[in-house]
Amino acid sequence: MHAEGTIPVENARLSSAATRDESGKEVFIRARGVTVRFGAKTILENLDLDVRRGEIMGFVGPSGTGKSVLLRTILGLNQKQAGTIEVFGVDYENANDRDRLAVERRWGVLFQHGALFSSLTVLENIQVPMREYLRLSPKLMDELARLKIDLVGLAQDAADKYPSELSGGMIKRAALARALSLDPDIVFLDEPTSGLDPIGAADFDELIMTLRDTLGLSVYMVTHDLDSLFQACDRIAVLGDRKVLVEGPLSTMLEYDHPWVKSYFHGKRARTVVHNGKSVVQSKPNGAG
Ligand SMILES: Nc1ncnc2c1ncn2[C@@H]1O[C@H](COP(=O)(O)OP(=O)(O)OP(=O)(O)O)[C@@H](O)[C@H]1O
Repeated sequence: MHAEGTIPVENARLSSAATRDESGKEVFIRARGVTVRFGAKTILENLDLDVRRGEIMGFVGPSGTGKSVLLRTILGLNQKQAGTIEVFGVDYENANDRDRLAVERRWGVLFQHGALFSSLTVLENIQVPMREYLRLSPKLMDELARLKIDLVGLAQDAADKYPSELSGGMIKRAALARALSLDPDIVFLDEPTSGLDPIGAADFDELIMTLRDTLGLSVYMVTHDLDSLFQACDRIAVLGDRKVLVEGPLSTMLEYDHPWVKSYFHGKRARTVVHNGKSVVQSKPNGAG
């Protein structure tokens, strides 16, 4: 679905083949043995992770366990001290300019709090990645940005508004529209529903699921939101003890015997959920585990 003629084809293609798991599924992100330290403090140690094409993967864990650090390390914004991270089969940190560009064209990022440019309108914010990576006429950029506004369920009159004129939910949607600006294969979302009321958060989850289903979008979502984990995520990874403690579908989380995982997924806020429209899981009340 990439707009034709927007970037020289040779610059948009990766030189390496796609990575696949044992079952043949394409793996968009593969981390092996990743260690990240800040000074004497080790945040992540020998961490392994796979995120596959077309799945919504949720990342959860106690505050300060390194969820944002892992996200930033995958994006090349933090240095790691050991290990490898492949994105679309490319070792992004050590890749040549052409492969880095090709990777950047295929991912979109929604940072916590939206992080829109306050001096730009919604339309101009959505066009920032287009200006950076593509060569398009102003008219075509306007048309594409307006398509993204539709895609995320914003009214067209939001196009000319500044972030200060938007509600929290509209800011999240505008930031998502910007993350989708280049028609990415994967979006990284850092706490996308934080600060939204429950209805706004549920609507946002619904939107993410629709994008996965209609565009085949993969989603890497850091969240504390139980509803998002229960309703939107195909798989969940729990970060703890400097690594991925456990990963799998919600049913795996509910069965996993670890104090934090038990208290989180069976705690006071856990409830009867319908996961992915496929199964009904009855969680035990009041931390009964
Ligand atoms: N640039 C940095 N320099 C030094 N320490 C850092 C840096 N970035 C993060 N840290 C530390 O790494 C640890 C993990 O932080 P991180 O923000 O990844 O946690 P988190 O799991 O996302 O937490 P939360 O759920 O509260 O958002 C924290 O102790 C934080 O202080």
